[in-house]
Amino acid sequence: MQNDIEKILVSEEEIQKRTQELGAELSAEYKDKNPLVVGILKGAIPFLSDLTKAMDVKLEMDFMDVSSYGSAMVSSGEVKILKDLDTNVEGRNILIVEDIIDSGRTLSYIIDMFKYRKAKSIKIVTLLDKPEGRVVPLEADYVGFLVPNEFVVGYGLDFIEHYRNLPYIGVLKPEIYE
Ligand SMILES: O=P(O)(O)OC[C@H]1O[C@H](OP(=O)(O)OP(=O)(O)O)[C@H](O)[C@@H]1O
Ligand code: HPA
Repeated sequence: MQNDIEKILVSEEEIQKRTQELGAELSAEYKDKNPLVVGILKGAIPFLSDLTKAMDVKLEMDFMDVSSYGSAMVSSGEVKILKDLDTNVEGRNILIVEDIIDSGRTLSYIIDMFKYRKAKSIKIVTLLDKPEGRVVPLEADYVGFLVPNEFVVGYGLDFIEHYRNLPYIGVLKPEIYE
């Protein structure tokens, strides 16, 4: 699998260090607020796992699965809920955890839904932000790393369901797409 990687954009060490920093910031922000940490399946799983272990606060976790990517690399523009939360978000402090914000469509849809459901506060933490990919305006409250306008894999991010288990963020060799 590692043979398929052309270059590493964010190393395992960099991810781990930044995750500890974000965890400390979020611990201060959410002290005594009993946040509902919402992971967006499947990509957010590795980041959510490490990030919440770096947060020294009482919190709850729940997960949503939405799909917006019609083919492997092109956003379809349409967001569908595949699995909804089990938790009522009304009056809750919500922290959404994402692996990447690209077009912004996925989170924009989810945020509108949480506002409609009367969440008390909604914040976003994303491991990666790809600002050049934006189609709808959206900013995260906490960002791990900015990435260029390239398709990236690893640490949750997939290409046709593979490479999520890489411990770093990388770019695939061109022949993998052939
Ligand atoms: O800002 P956007 O252009 O909406 O892209 C970001 C979303 O796309 C990916 O999810 P995907 O739908 O591929 O599901 P996955 O996490 O299961 O791979 C990623 O995990 C984000 O949720
Ligand atoms: O660059 C990406 N890689 C993997 N999945 C994604 N979903 C949105 N952008 C990306």
